[in-house]
Amino acid sequence: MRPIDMLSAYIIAGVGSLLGAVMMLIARQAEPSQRAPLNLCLYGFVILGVGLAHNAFTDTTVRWPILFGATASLVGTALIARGLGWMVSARPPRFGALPSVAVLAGLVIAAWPLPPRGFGIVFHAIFLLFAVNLAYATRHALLRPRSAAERAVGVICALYAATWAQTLWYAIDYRGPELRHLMYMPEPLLTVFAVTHALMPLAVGALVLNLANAQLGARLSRLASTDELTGLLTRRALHERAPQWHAQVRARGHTPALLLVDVDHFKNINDSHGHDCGDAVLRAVSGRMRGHLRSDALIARWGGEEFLVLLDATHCSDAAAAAERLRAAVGDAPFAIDALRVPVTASLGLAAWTDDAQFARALAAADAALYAAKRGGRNRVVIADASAPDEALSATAAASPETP
Ligand SMILES: Nc1nc2c(ncn2[C@@H]2O[C@H](COP(=O)(O)OP(=O)(O)OP(=O)(O)O)[C@@H](O)[C@H]2O)c(=O)[nH]1
Repeated sequence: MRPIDMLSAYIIAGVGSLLGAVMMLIARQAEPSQRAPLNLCLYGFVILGVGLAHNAFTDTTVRWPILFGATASLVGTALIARGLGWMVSARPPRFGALPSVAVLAGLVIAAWPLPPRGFGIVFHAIFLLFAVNLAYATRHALLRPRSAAERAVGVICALYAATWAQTLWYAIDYRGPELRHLMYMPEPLLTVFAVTHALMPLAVGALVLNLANAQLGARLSRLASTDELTGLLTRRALHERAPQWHAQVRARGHTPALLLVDVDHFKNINDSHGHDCGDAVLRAVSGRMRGHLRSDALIARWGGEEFLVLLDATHCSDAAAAAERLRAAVGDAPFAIDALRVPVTASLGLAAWTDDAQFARALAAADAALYAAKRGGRNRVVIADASAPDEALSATAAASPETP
């Protein structure tokens, strides 16, 4: 097999970098909310690619082309490391890219008049610094990978840093007069250098795509499971979580209960004060209910002004007490909406959900109980009779006069 030369190494790495830039464009389309960090990576890959291509086709016996190529590669790597770190930590970097570029420029100017060895040491030390920075930004891929592919990315980024440690070592060891000999290294190290530098942009690109994909998935699932107006679970999310929640409550030996809460005469609030006020009331009712429920309760917006609560009760009477607390929380004090004080009450239907498979049956029982609460005068809790959930409903808990 023919050994790889420095020119090929730079060409391979340059092409890899430009492919990395293309991957950033794809990721930007897939997850527009990550535009800012992806842009940093994109500019980084383009600048790195330009630096590497320049290195491939330039005369490396004079200082300024080396300086240009190396500086471009450094700035590129710095931007990629920052963009990647931003995506991994979901926080913008503490300092913008500008201070890094300023520090780099200062170091480059300081290195300019040095003899080849000193010049090489400064440059390769800076490269090593940024390569370690990049490896640090991808450390989770190496230390806590979620897949073999992610581990491969971590290994490649660690190898990338190792190759700069290697070239720094060459620079420290170098005694000759020519700059271009600084990067000379024997086979097979040169092949490892070339392949690692070609793979780094692709590996980082794949990792960023993966991160963008995971963040998009998490955002979609948050959107699908959260009601936009109240921030409570959606009906669909509650359906999905209910079986596991039920199994956990049963495993604790407790009684799972279903509570339907419906705001009374909500149409009147909309008609009297406007739809925006109605929305504000729904938000405030949700907030009050959330504040009066234990954290292990699940609460969803079930319909327009209807909510479903899943209660973990040690006993049926606990569920009834919790339901009464909720009724009082909503109905005992009017809601302050802008300059208005809006009195609100709610009717509640409670049913035990004992049988593992019978969510629909328990829901029907709670619904029937809620209907009875409405019929009975509203602002009250009605408990479905466990012995005959479809028909008979037991006595109600506290009731106060119906709101007008
Ligand atoms: N502001 C606002 N109103 C909503 C929303 N969703 C549903 N509604 C309104 O809620 C009202 C529900 O009215 P009804 O079903 O007649 O119930 P109600 O007036 O509460 O009467 P009872 O339930 O019998 O006490 C309708 O006017 C809907 O337009 C919402 O997201 N925001």
